[in-house]
Amino acid sequence: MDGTHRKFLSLRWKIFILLVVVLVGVQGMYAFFSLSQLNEQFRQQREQINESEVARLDGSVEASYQRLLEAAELLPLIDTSQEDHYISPLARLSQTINLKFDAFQLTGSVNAAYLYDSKARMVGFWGEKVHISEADIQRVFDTERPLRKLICNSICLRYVAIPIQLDGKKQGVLMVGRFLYDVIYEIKQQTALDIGLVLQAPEGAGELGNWGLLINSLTNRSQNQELLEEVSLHHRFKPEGGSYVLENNGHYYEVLFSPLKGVSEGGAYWVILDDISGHLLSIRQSLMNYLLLGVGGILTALILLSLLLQKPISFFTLLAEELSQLSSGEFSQFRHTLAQFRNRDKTLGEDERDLLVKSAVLLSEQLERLQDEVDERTDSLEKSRQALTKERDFLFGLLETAPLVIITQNIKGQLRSVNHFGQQLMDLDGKSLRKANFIDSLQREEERQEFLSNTQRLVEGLESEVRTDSVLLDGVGNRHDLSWLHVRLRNSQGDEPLILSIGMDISDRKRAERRLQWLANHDPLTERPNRLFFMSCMNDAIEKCRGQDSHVAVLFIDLDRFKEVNDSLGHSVGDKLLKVATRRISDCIRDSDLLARQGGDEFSVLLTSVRDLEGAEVVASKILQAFQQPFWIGEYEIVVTVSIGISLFPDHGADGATLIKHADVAMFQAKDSGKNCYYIYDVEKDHQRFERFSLGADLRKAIQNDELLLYYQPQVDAISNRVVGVEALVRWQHPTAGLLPPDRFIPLAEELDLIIPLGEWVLREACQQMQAWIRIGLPKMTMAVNLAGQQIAHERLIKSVEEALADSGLSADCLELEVTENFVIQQPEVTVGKLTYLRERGITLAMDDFGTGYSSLSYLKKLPIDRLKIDRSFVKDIGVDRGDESIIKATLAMCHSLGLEVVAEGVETTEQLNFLRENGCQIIQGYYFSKPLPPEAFMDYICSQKAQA
Ligand SMILES: Nc1nc2c(ncn2[C@@H]2O[C@H](COP(=O)(O)O[C@H]3[C@@H](O)[C@H](n4cnc5c(=O)[nH]c(N)nc54)O[C@@H]3COP(=O)(O)O)[C@@H](O)[C@H]2O)c(=O)[nH]1
Repeated sequence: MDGTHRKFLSLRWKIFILLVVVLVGVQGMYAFFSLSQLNEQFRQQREQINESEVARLDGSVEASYQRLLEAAELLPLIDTSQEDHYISPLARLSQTINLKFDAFQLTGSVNAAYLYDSKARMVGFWGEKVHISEADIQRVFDTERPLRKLICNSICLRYVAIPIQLDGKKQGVLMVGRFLYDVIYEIKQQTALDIGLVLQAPEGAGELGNWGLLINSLTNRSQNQELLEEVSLHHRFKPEGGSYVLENNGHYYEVLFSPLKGVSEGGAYWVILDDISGHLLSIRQSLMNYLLLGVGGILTALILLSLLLQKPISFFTLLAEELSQLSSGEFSQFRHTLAQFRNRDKTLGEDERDLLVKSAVLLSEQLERLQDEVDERTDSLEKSRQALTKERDFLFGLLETAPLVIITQNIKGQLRSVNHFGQQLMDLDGKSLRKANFIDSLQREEERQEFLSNTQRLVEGLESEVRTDSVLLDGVGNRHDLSWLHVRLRNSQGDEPLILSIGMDISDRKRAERRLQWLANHDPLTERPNRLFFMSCMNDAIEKCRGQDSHVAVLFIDLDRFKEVNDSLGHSVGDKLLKVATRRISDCIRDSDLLARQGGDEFSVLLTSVRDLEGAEVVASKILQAFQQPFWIGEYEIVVTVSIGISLFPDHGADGATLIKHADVAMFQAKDSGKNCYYIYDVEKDHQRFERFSLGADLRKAIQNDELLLYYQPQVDAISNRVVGVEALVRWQHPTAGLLPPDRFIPLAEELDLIIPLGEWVLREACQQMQAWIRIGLPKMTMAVNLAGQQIAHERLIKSVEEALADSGLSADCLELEVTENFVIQQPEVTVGKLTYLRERGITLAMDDFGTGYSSLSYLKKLPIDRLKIDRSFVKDIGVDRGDESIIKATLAMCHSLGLEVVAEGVETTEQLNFLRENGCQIIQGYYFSKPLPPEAFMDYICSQKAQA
């Protein structure tokens, strides 16, 4: 629909109008042709009539010549003066003509007569005088052949000239002439037509002014002259003659002008006037009849057609209305409606309407199928569109939000598009984007050349993708490391080849890489070079002075008691201490020297500019001195000294690794020598150290290899001598060194952080052994297990004790835990809570090595302990050192007052035993009763004791 309102004109009316037009047209044409035919017939008829009339006139003229000839021949014969022989024959003839001419004229047979002699001289003339050529007369005389002529000058005269023979002799020529009136009257009488003769008049003399004609004669002149004048007024003169029709007083006349034939001089026309009104009326009447018949026919045809088309048109109208249902998709309704058309009467058989109904039904079914398909496809298209929209939005969102620079550019680097992230990074806006060139963002000329060569290769298809890295400075000058992927964009032939470049900002990664690279060579805490870097620098320095008389010294520095600081004050304090310590060391060396952190609390210094060992010693002394001052880390005042090992190239090693190893060994030697000092590498001590190191390595495997053993030393009641307890003491059955006592490996285990697994093994083993003994009937006693300081501090203490009891099934009151005096008193905040819990759990707690540390008797009452073990060093002096005896006595007295049991360890002699018994010591442990025994031996011991009892 074009939206313009169109006037509706029903098919019925269209057919009606068409039929009317066609029928009227046909009828009109028929009438036109009929009229034309009638006119033509009339014209032909008129032509025939006119021709016959003119022919009749011409025939009459021709016939009149014969009569003139007869008259001319007759005249000489009528000689009325034959007796007068004195006058010439011609004169006699002339007299005769004189006498008779009037009679001739009256009869109308001659209107003029001329007589000529032999010389063509006119002898006499009668009637109208017209000019006759002398030559013609002479020729008639000479040739003796008659001459006839028609001349129309001021009047039309036909004449005949004949030679005359008088008295037997050729005497002259006689001419007789006559006007044409007789012809006109003769024909008029025959035909009842009005006839006239008009002459070509001299210039300006015509009656028919416009035509220059003069009416010579005309029948019914009073009426007809007017007609001729009207013709000459309204029509053009045709010299060849013609007919004209004019209307006068309700009558139609045809006026024919036909040239008079045979005129020798001048010109004349026949005029024939005929009233043709009747003929024309008849033609009109015929035409009217045609038209009336036609109109009647048309009306009849229209009525019949209307009746005939009534039903089909109603059918089409209805069908047309119903077809609109198709457009609104009411296909079923449409078919239902069409069913009524099918059911109409078909006595006359089916016709086009049935075909139309069938076609419409088929069409509706096809349309319905098409509609269904269209709906289906529309649905699917809508889904596809939505999916595409989603995908497009996703891609667009991705392009715009992804932290990627996504640009398109031509092979010269001229940018065609840049996503939002890229615009921000490259500091571009809509304006500058059009002028921007990717190449300008590249920092180095080589990068630019490489880019151009790469794009060329991409365009030529030599590469499918190219990856490059570049550095980009953004609008504020920040550096961005970008990793680019360049691919060629597929485009239509003839389009400008474009490159899609996707740049990922890998600044963070690059930073991380740089950081990692830095970290590979540096210690992040102190920001000093690490072991690796140190080693590399050291090797370089060694290479430099190799073969020359110069030295390179290495100082290996370890903070003394740093571990304690770390464990007691926490790692954050430890870290700060390391930083400050780094600065202190750094202040003691030159810029040309190198300070590195080896790890933990170990540092190394490379001295490249020392002349000899003394130079290195000077630096070491300075460092030692620097650490004499306490450190203030927050609120803590910490005293940390250092132990320094020194090695010298080439004296103590030919390469960096050896030098550092030997400096490390020397540092341990310094530690072993009491710390807070430096030590120059000593081969001898190194060997001892190596052994120790080797033992440490073996100890790591000892627990897994089941090389540890427990020996058991009885604890005996001082009064009853009954075994009331047993202490588990660990031994190591070393594969090559034999059975090693704990003093050989417990400190090493503490140092190598192996004391936790070792202590847990002892705890488990002791509990299981005790439970086993109880099961086989040994008397109930406590199993004492030593806890190292690190074990007490360790978070797993409670759990491991609970597990040992649970796994073994040992009752808590059969377990005694010995804790060292020093550790408990130094770190009460770490120990007291745990110990209180264990004690409340029913476990006996004993304080070991009492008297060796900073024992504060007053402090004892605050600690959750049940027993106190007097150290062997006091016991051994009983009977030797009164002082120690006093201490033992005081300790016993105090323990009694605090309700603590006292165990004296290391009792070897009777004197010692008695002293202790006398002073109230409840439990005795020592070689006096038994050395620590393997489990079987201990059982034997118990059994033998039982037997004795
Ligand atoms: N953390 C742990 N420490 C343990 C463990 N096992 C032992 N130790 C500690 O090792 C130190 C040495 O022990 P050891 O060589 O076993 O010596 C013990 C006894 O053999 C010894 N002793 C006992 N009576 C006498 C004696 O009359 N004379 C003499 N010369 N020595 C004697 O004393 C040690 C027991 O001391 P104590 O533990 O203080 O009761 C030692 O300090 C053990 O603590 C372990 O498993 N874990």
